Order: sequence, then structure tokens, then C-alpha cells
Amino acid sequence: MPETTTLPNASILGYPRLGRRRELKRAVESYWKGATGEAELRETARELRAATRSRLVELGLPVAGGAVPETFSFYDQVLDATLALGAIPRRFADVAASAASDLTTYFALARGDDSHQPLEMTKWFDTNYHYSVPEIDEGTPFAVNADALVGQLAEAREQGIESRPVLVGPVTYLLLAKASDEAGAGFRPIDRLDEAVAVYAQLLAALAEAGATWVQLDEPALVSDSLAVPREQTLELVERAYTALGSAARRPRILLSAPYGDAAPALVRLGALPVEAVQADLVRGALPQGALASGELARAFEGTQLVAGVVDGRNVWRTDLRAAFALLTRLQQAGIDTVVGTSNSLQHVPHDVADESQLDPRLVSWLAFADQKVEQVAILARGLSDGAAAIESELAAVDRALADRAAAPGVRDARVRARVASVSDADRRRAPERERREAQRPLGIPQLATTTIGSFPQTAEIRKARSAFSRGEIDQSGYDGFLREEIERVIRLQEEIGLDVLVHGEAERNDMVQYFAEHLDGFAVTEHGWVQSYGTRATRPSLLWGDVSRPAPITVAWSAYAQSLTARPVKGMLTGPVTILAWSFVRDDQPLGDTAAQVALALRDEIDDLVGAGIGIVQVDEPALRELLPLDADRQAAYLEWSVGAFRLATGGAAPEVQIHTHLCYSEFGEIIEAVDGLDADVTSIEAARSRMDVVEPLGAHGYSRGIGPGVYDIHSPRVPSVDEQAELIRIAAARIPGEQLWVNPDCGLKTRGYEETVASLTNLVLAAQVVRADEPSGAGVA
Ligand code: MET
Ligand SMILES: [Zn+2]
Repeated sequence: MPETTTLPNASILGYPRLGRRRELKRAVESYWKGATGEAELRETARELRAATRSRLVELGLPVAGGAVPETFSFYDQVLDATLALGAIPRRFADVAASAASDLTTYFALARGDDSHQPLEMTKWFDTNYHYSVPEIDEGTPFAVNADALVGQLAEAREQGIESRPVLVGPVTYLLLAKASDEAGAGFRPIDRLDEAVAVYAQLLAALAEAGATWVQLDEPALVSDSLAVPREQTLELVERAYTALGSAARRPRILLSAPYGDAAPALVRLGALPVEAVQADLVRGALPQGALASGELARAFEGTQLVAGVVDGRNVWRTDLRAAFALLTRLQQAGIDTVVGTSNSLQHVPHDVADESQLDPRLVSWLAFADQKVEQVAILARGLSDGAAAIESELAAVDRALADRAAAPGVRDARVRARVASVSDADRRRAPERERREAQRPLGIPQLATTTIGSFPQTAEIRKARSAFSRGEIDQSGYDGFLREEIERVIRLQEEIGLDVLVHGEAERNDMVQYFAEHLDGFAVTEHGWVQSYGTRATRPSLLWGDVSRPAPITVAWSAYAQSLTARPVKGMLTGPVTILAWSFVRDDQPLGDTAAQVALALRDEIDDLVGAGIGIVQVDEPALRELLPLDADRQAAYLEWSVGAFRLATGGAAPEVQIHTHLCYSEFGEIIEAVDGLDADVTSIEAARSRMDVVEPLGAHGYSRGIGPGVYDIHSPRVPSVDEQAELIRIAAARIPGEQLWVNPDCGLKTRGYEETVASLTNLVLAAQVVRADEPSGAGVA
């Protein structure tokens, strides 16, 4: 074990990485465009890292002892680990061999190039952050590359800060990897754990050599039941890996973290590992009460520090410091060397609430973004060192803010509460499926009906008009006129292409959640509250702070106008309750299910009004249904009950003749078919083109009886899929799913696409449907 000091009693696992004003986004994108060179980009990155370290110290993290984490990334922390391990997929070997620098290879992996598809991206645990999926096979090279981490350490030292390098740990890295296409049958990336651990040991040696006193290795795999191996086995793998790493001759002290969930069942065993600190998420998770009371936990943590993740890194609310302090005090009294920490990296929250000049100051007083959370950690740490009295005034200030929040108008709205209380099971039940199918015949939907997912390209013109409107340069009627012209254009275009069920195109929406947040009571939107979703992309989640209700119809005028222009059916288009919650920062003072029911009732009224305005088909998008599924298997049933219940409450008022669609876009659809079936939607569109229709297999096996539209057009790139290619995918689906159930549509909305490729691709899509209808002449025509 290295002879260095223990961790100071305040730390965080990580911090936002794009910069307070998304400086890194601009620098990286300008480098991609070729407008700036690598040296300039590296200089901006260096300045950003320096600013972050100084800021963390200013907010109260100690300069010495490894309290300040190095969590910079040019694109993604999993991709950083791929480079640190030298695990360049073999299909990129030519890129790596000829690359001018590591950075060229790095971005080629992230984004692909003319001759290489990029690494796949998928969601990081139960967050809306996406990581670049490592591709490993028996022959993927592993070769240590500590340059980036060592360089950052040296920069920090120059600044007078003893920082702590951070890396995704070996078990999590391999469990999040996928077997490459070249892998042999039955190969699993985790099979190469011992080799990877050997490279991690070399990395640790290089860091020790460079003077690192601490290193943080993140192992969130420890809290997940959604990985390829059962959780108990993950713990064994972690024990194997860290027993080896712990015994390495030359290494910094190790902080092993288990963020994003409940590590309680594993905590005693983690404490006994030969590492010097273990972090546990005490917001999503708990302490093992029995082991704490019996002294077993304290014995396991003898000589090991416990980083208590009491400040929530997943939301934007001020922590109840008094409750957090009570928990910390119990740990301290149990004799455990306790460090105050966050539940997970602060990368999932915006920078600084002080930047929000437009928000109601009263709301602001209840909030804590990343900077405020670091201050909270520092306050609690001071309490641990100096005693409760030293922080009593800070605790009292939080008490007052929380009391104010609990009593503030709008946080509890008696009318909304009464309505939720009066909801009965019948409100969640539509007429039986078969009866609905009959009632919906007049809609005249043909077999292999063609449609889109909702949005059409968001052109520069649309964005310009929106910002001119928000700046007051055009007035309401000017803006509405612009949107009506846009809708008319999109309707005519769809008629020309020959789609069966049309959409209005969503030109009025800046974002599928924020648009609704802006039109519902109980929400606020931020100015600078950006959160990285992947690479240089960030979203600005809305703040759901109060009881939710709908002061007036939201989408009805647009949908009704679109329907007035055409004889073909136009789908109304709404974002579902679960997705609205998932992509907002949600109040933490009541169960999510209660909040979801409020949003559902607002949407229920919207559907009612859409139908009243002559709309016969309404799509309620739930792309985040899978994302919110708890990592912990024990919590999944309860989640599915309230989430599916909220969708059904939103849609349950629709008469049998109204066709309800939903849209889900993610690949692990097979896992939650039961729940999707439970949504009781008439038609569901899903992402399927990239996986070449993998989902139809489980759908066929399940005996799924509802309408289903597996995507035949991958909208993630400008590539135009040919008629043959799309027809081929339709045929794969048609082999397992009867024609009257099968819909033909793209994977997702078209908002990020350009018009040229959209028109070409949709034209091919319609032709492909015609070609397949002609395969079996008896199946063609109106069902
Ligand atoms: C991420 S799912 C998007 C659904 C939405 N209706 C759209 O087309 O864009
Ligand atoms: Zn989608």
C-alpha cells in the first residue's frame, strides 16, 4: 500500500464536462469541422480542466489528498477507458496505424468515418447519458496507454492541486462491452477479465510513478441486475479483480465506487477488499442496517474509508442536510472513517443555479446544481470534523428552504390532488382489443400501412423562426402563420410520397419534452441547465417542481389544422408521462408514480380535445420507458406497474374507434414485451432497422397480437436505404407477424435529418411496402 494520506473527508465522484457555457462542445465541433487544429483543441481542454479544478477547490474541496477528481473527457468516459486499455477494435486497426494522433483514433471510434461504422452508443445505466460500447473479441489488443491520465495529473500538480485520476473499472468496462462481430461463438468480453486487470495494474503503476496518491475506479456494474451476469457473480468478479489490483506492487490508493444504485448487499464484502476506500450511493441505495448495528460493517471497513454518497447527483434539489448529517454521524459513531460524497458523478446535473436569472428566486432557493452540491458536501464534511454546532446555521437554512418548498403555492394543488385521488381502475381500461379493432375499421388502414414517427426535419429556417419569435422579432400571428405553412408543406409532401397515415411534423417543438413542460403548470425551464447526453450533445431538462395540470390545449390547433388539409388520417402526437418524467428533473418529495399520474391526467385531457377536434389516431411516445426501468430487479415490478398505469391513465379515456399508437426507441425491446403489451396501445412502433429486425423473433414467440411497426429505416445517419433493403426487412418481419398487424415506418423521428435524404428514404419506404404487398396479392388492399 502506498504511503500517502487518507482521503480528506469531502469529495465528489465527478463533475460536468462540457464547461459552464459548453465551451468543450464548441471547441470539439470546430475541430471536427477542421476550423481549428488539434493543438488549439487540446489547449481549450487544458484550460477547461484547470478551471474545473480551481472551481472545485473554491467550492470547498481540499487541494491535497486526492479530493479533486479528474473527470474530463473529450467525448465519453467509456471510450476513454478503451483508449487507456488500448482496446482498439480490430476493424479500426487501420485507422489506429495511420492516425496522426490518439485523438484521431479516439474520434474515429466515436463517430466513424467513410469506411468505418462508429462504435454503437447505448444508455449508461439508468441515465439518459449514452456511452460508446466497446467491441471486444479474443483478438482485441490490450496495451496500456496512461498518457492522458498522467498528463492531467501533471497539469493539476502545476496548479498546486493533488488530484485523483478516474477510470471506469475493469469489471464494469467488460460487462458493458459487446462481443465484436469477429468473436467466436459463445465468447463474452468478461472472459478476458484477468488480461484486462493486468493492464489496469500497469496503468496504476504508471499513475503511481507519476505521483498519483489516489485513483478512482468506477464499478457501477455492482448495482445492476440488467447486465449479462447475475449481480452475485459481478461481485465475485469485482473481488477477483480488486484482490489482484490491491496486491499490485506499485499503485496509488484505490477508491472503488458503486454509484447509481443500492450496494448495501455487497458493502461488507467490498469493505473487506484490499482497496483503501469504497463509495456507496446512499440516495438510491441504503446502508446494510443489520451489519451496521452488529459492528460487522465497521469491522469490514477497518483501514478502509467509506465514501458516503449522501448528496444526490441525479437531481437538482437542495439536499436535506440535517437528514444527511444524521446518517453520516451514525457511520462516524460506528467507528467508520467516513468521507462525505455524492451518490454518483455530478455529470448528470447542470453547473450552477446562480446562472439562472430567469427562474423565480423562490424556486431557485430550493435548488442545487453541481456547484451547490459540492458546497453541500463541503458543509457536511465540516460538520463531521468540527461537530454539528459548526454547521447548525447552514442546516437551519436548508430546513427553512425545505419548509418553504413544502408549503409554497403550486407545489400542492388541491384540485389536481382531488382528481388523482378519484382515479379508478376503470379509468385505465379501454374496450377490449377486438372490439376496438372492429370500431377502428372506418379509419381505412391498409395492410402494411406506412407512416412516420412524428417529426420532420427541423430545418435552419424553423430554428430561425423559433428564435426570432422568442426574441420578439416576429409576433404570435407571424409565427403561427409560419408554422401553418410548414405544416401544409409537410402534409403535401407526405401525400405525394404516398404515406398512409400522416403527421403534422412537430415543427412547433423545440424538444419533445420541453415543449410540453412549457405548456403545463408545475414545470419551469432553465436557461443554462445543460446536461451532456452523449459526446458534444447536451439537453436542457425541464424542472418539474409542482403539481402538474394543463391550463389550455397544447397541440390541438396544430393537429386539427393538419387534418383539415387532407382526406388521409393525421396522427395526433404527444409525449407520454413516463418520458416527460424521465427527461425532466422531477420533484423528489413524492413517489414518481404520483407525479406520473398527474402528467397522465393532463395528457388524457389533451387526447380528449384532439379527438373532439376530429383526430382519429393519437400517438403517445414513450421512448424512455425502458430507460427508467430500475437496475435493481426487486424494484422493477413496482416501476412497471406505475409507469404502465400512467400510460393507460393517459390513454384510457379514448373511445374504441380512436386508434392509440405508441413509439419506443431502444434495442432491448425484447426484455419488456410484457410491459409493452400491458400499455394496451393499438399500434407500437419500435427501433429495429439497425438490429435487422432482431425484435420480431421475440415478438413472434410471444404471440404479440397488436399492431406493430418495427423500423425499416435507420434515421441515425443521412444514408438513404434502398427499396430492396427496406423490402428485405419488411419481409423478415412479415415472416413472423401477420400483415394486418404489421406497420411500415422508420426507426424514429426525422427531426435530425435533412429533407433530401428524408424524401428519398420515405419514397423508398413506400415503394418497399408496395413491393411486399405484391408478394402476396391476396394480402393487399384494405383489411
Ligand atoms: C425519441 S422518440 C421521438 C418521437 C417523436 N414523435 C419524433 O418523431 O420525433
Ligand atoms: Zn424515437
